[in-house]
Amino acid sequence: MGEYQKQGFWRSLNQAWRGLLHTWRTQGHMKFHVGAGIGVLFSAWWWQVSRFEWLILIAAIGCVIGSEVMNSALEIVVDMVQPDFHPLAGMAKDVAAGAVLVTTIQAIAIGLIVFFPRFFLLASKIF
Ligand SMILES: Nc1ncnc2c1ncn2[C@@H]1O[C@H](COP(=O)(O)OP(=O)(O)OP(=O)(O)O)[C@@H](O)[C@H]1O
Repeated sequence: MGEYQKQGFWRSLNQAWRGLLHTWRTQGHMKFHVGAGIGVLFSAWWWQVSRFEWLILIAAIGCVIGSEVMNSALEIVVDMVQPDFHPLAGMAKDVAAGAVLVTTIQAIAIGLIVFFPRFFLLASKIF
């Protein structure tokens, strides 16, 4: 592996990290998604979920955060090419927001399937 490739890799990683930080700073929803993701991971650790459940939960969290990052990228491009009001610009943002909604609903469904029976069992022991 040459020096050029090494530099290219670290530069690319740095640029991707810069993009993530920008999304974190500018998108209020990103903070919520990351917070919810950390909560889910903590719950998975606490309830000692199976290896398969870990995989599904991590995939769900990745889908939500990844779609939020893509949504943020699309908003930047739309604002760049169409800073003024335009129905298509608005629709493009709405469609991208729809993708985030789909992955969020999917994650909620997965979370319910994994945690609801455990939560129900815990609640029935307490009450
Ligand atoms: N240039 C535009 N022309 C028409 N409508 C727009 C335009 N920009 C934004 N909108 C409308 O306003 C909504 C919010 O856009 P904004 O750029 O504020 O994103 P946001 O509040 O960060 O959205 P999100 O909550 O999805 O992250 C869009 O979904 C769209 O309906």
